[in-house]
Amino acid sequence: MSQMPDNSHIKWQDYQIDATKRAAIKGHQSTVLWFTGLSGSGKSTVANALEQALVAKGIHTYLLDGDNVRHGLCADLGFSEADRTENLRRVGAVAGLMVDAGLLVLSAFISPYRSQRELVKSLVPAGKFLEIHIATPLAVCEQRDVKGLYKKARAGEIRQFTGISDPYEAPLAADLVINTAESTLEQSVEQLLALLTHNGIIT
Ligand SMILES: Nc1ncnc2c1ncn2[C@@H]1O[C@H](COP(=O)(O)OS(=O)(=O)O)[C@@H](OP(=O)(O)O)[C@H]1O
Ligand SMILES: Nc1ncnc2c1ncn2[C@@H]1O[C@H](COP(=O)(O)OP(=O)(O)O)[C@@H](O)[C@H]1O
Repeated sequence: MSQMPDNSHIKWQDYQIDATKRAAIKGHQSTVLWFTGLSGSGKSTVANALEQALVAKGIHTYLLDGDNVRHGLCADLGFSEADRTENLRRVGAVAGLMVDAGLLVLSAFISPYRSQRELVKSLVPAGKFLEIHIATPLAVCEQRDVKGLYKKARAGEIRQFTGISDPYEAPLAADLVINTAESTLEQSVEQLLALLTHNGIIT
């Protein structure tokens, strides 16, 4: 990415309608639920099931997904550490806007480095970030090999593949840890709904 320009002369513009007023209309709080974990760990499957449960309760949601974002907003980025950081910086900025808009945002990105997840957290309004570690073991993810990518990574056809030839730094203090080799999808959704209720996001 080219160097950031000096935008220090640009000021923030204040508006009368804020996140609190939008939350009052919607009847629920906004937040980011940040799913992190290896490819095939179950981020998309769990987020998809949770979103359906939330929408059935009348919650306004949006699901940001790594594969999908990389077709548009981040189509110019690959999987080097710098490109992954830029991918997540853009997603973090978008998620922050969506939280301000009053949405309950579900985000499914590998986000392999702790520093990258800290960056995302810093881009979201304070207190509006819950980290969910989908901690399914690598051996299970590789056995599933949903997209055939692990086979390609082992064969050296995909470079810098997370868990095989690139690092994954597990969260040290996630708000919730789910191992989809041990929890059913229904149990995972129940745990997540309980977390959201406990944090006063939904009732
Ligand atoms: N080298 C390499 N490493 C990891 N993953 C790879 C790679 N190349 C392609 N893919 C596919 O891209 C999806 C991960 O994209 P993300 O945007 O979530 O990655 S990151 O957060 O920027 O690290 C990931 O999707 P999920 O399987 O849903 O996690 C893969 O399908
Ligand atoms: N208990 C479970 N919870 C979630 N996914 C599961 C579970 N058991 C098996 N799976 C399967 O694991 C795979 C996870 O893939 P996916 O959700 O695409 O992972 P990711 O988004 O992390 O790459 C899916 O094929 C899903 O059907």
